[in-house]
Amino acid sequence: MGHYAAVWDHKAAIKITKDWNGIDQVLLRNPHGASAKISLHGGQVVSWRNAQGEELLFTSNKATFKHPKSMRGGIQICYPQFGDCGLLDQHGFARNKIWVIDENPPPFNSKESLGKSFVDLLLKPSEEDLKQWPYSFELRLRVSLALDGDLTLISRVRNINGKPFRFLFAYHTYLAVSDISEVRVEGLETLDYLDNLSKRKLLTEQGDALTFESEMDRTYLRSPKVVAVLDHERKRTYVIRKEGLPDTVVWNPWEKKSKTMADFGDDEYKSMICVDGAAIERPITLKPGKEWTGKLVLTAGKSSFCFDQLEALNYRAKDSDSYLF
Ligand SMILES: O=P(O)(O)OC[C@H]1O[C@H](O)[C@H](O)[C@@H](O)[C@@H]1O
Repeated sequence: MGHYAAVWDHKAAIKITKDWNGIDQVLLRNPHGASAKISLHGGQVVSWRNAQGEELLFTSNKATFKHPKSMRGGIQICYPQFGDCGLLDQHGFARNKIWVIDENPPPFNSKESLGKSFVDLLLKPSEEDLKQWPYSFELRLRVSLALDGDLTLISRVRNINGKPFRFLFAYHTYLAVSDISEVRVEGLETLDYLDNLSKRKLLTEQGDALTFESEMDRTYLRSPKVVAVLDHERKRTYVIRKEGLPDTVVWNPWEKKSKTMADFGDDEYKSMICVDGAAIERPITLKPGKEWTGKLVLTAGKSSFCFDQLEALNYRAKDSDSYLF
């Protein structure tokens, strides 16, 4: 425990292990027993546990851990495309690539790493990738675990290309829940959304919190910085905070679609919900030499959370770019 004391030595709090394919994965720990595991395959967070050792992210029992296919669950990085709106494979190539660890990460803003164990992963296009998507970039993902167990993901995309390029981005986040019928998502009331089940038709959410009784696949537009997922049965609330990511995708495949997915159990739709901080409706345009940042902070706590608290968090986050991080 000594190395957690006065000055946080982030290198001492991380450990590199291998997955089934011999690909490195990084284990982050905090002194209270919380942990997170990030795979170099896809830069995917494959596990996030609280101090009690409970897994907070969903992973399918039928997930395949076979490179280059991404694993069903955790937090996937969707870049530079989301879904099938583009010429690339579904959700872009970042989730299928092998990333590398940056052994000497830049300091950035001290709030990002102070008191946290963190790792920086990098993705740069290979010659082969450039044939598919001819824009040179560097994608840096910093994943950090705070003393209170919060998990933060910060992605920076830098244009090292001679001309501007456009991209979409999402943190495709599979949260573990006890029973989807007992889950409520708060913060998306009255927003416009694209219904991905009806050719991205533009619709408007009603006044009530979101509940689930059938397949859902929606992109909520210009959503607030803070959204909450309440799991009544487990008495747990996830708070999702985001910056630089205007949209929120909510997905549950429900029964019929689950049966069509080879790497997903028939009943597993009951124990997951995807709520993704994303930039989808308006592609990000990045000029040469410029950098874009998209941040996500996940908190998992006891269900004492109420709508007024969410309102207050959003009110405070509204005019401040640095409030959340
Ligand atoms: O099966 P995948 O390619 O991982 O995609 C899983 C899901 O991701 C997102 O939630 C999309 O909105 C859905 O349309 C898609 O079905």
